[in-house]
Amino acid sequence: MPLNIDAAAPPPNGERRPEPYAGREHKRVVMLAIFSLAWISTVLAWTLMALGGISSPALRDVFVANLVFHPLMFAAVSGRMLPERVVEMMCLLFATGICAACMVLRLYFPSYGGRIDLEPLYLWIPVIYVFAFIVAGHKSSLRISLGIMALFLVISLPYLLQSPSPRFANFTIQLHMVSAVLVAALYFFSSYQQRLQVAQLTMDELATLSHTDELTRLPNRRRISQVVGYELARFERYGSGFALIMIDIDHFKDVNDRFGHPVGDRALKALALRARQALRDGDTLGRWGGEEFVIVLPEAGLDDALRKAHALCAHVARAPLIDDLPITISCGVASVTPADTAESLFHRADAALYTAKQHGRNRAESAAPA
Ligand SMILES: Nc1nc2c(ncn2[C@@H]2O[C@H](COP(=O)(O)OP(=O)(O)OP(=O)(O)O)[C@@H](O)[C@H]2O)c(=O)[nH]1
Repeated sequence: MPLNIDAAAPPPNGERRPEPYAGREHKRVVMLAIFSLAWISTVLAWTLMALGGISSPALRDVFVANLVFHPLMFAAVSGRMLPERVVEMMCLLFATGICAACMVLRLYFPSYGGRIDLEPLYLWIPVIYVFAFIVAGHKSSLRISLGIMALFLVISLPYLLQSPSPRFANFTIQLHMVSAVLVAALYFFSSYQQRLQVAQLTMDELATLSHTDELTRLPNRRRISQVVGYELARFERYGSGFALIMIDIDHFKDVNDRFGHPVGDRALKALALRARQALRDGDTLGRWGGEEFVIVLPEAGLDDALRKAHALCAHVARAPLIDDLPITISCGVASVTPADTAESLFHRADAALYTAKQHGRNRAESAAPA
């Protein structure tokens, strides 16, 4: 079978996996920075207003609420007292509460604003919807946003029904309309993004499936071919050699004939596990097809690989793979030379495997370099 060689594909064992908690730690740091900044800007704003001799009971209440809330959240995040999700929801609730309170004060108790008009605080309302879509899931964020919109509508409705100032009534109505359009836009954007994520996941799954052997979950023939292509490219460029071990289970037909295919399948899975245990992290073990396996050993010479193959034969033969079934393997070893293509390398490993079978099985043989 022609080899599917993709020299650009990195070997599965050489990939750097992302640190599982790195993203969460980064998020925590960002949250702590935001709470600190929010607290500092509140103190600054209050100081500037005090220096300017501006007093507003409503703003003072907002400042006090901010001065208490942000350190509390800072402590909760830094001490890991609450899950981040709960903290995010509390922030959303807090922002909504502040905006709702300002709306009530502006509409029904305008004098409480003092010399400050609370109207600009309305500008924070769209931010709440954006925040809801950032912190909540696609569907819940729509429900939360609709709930917040309904709350603001209920607050402003009595005001709009009493013949209010036309300018401010117009402003309030426009605000609700902009909110509705913003929520719709955010919803469509997040559903589009979600569809993209699902498509990406499906593509990732398909890529994994196309490189994985269904029975043993090992890299399949296609993946092994890619890895060998990658190692050949490395050998050509940097001169870093590698070796192959081809493995074949001895008399596997007898196992199937005597105990049935399901037992044969279990033996294949057990062999995959046992062989994997005997390898280094950088080595790639894959199923080449049927009862044949291949190991790619980066940076290994012929002698190293042959030693490894002998050890592997002994490791498999030491104890039954499944039940009381004694199973042995034979190995053929070849290491890369400058004259090699993937085909010639596999061919030599296969020839060495044939020799091992000829010499009585449960053994390893190496092929002379090309
Ligand atoms: N259970 C099971 N058997 C498989 C699978 N793939 C291949 N086989 C069997 O593996 C056996 C291979 O037999 P042969 O090629 O004759 O070799 P062997 O009996 O192992 O003999 P030697 O290789 O000469 O030691 C056949 O019986 C195949 O049916 C599989 O996925 N599951």
